[in-house]
Amino acid sequence: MGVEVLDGHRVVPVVVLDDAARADDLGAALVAGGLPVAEVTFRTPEAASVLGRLAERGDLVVGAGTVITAEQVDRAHDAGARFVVSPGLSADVVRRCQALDLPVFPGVSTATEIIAALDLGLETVKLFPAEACGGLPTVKALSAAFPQVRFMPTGGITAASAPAYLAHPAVVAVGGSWMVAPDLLAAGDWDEVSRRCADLHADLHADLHADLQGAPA
Ligand SMILES: O=C[C@H](O)COP(=O)(O)O
Ligand SMILES: CC(=O)C(=O)O
Repeated sequence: MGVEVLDGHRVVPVVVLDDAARADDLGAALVAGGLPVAEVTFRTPEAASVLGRLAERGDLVVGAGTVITAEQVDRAHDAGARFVVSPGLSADVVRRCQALDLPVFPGVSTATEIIAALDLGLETVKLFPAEACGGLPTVKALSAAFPQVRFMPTGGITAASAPAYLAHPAVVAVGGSWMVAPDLLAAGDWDEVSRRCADLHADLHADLHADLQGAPA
């Protein structure tokens, strides 16, 4: 299984949370906002516990982010991760995920890294850090050379820029933290988390509607 693990959701909230006691509130807010997906980054000591608490709810697709070692893959898998994301491409990480049948989306930002990902049997990669490495023009240039590759751009994407990325046929999803911004999590502003998730649906719907209106009959 690859990107289908996301259950059709095209925006992946990238979560940095250092308090597992808040995981349940966060999960409820994402579900209430209609975006029941979370990439829990392994950037805090509590990451595996946060992931486990979200996964055990059973109403979200939960994966692990910032996974840079095979040992972290094992911890993520044990905690219930259904996918793994990494800021870069580590053959060790990819192979451990493949051994566990865990979809893995490693970060790439160059053609050389895409070739390495293809060599490992992957066809969906993250583009990271998306905005800093050129944004949508970089997606267009890389996908022209690699039409078989699908991208999940992450890094610097906002509610305003997400729809343009998602309109590109090579983009299967985008990742971002704007709806789970650290200040919202620190303040426990779960209503605002839900509102940003729900707004995103409205924006994408409006964008699609505008495309359809403009499309030739
Ligand atoms: O490292 C950051 C994550 O990839 C999410 O990026 P972002 O905070 O720019 O949305
Ligand atoms: C940047 C990101 O998504 C990661 O650290 O895996």
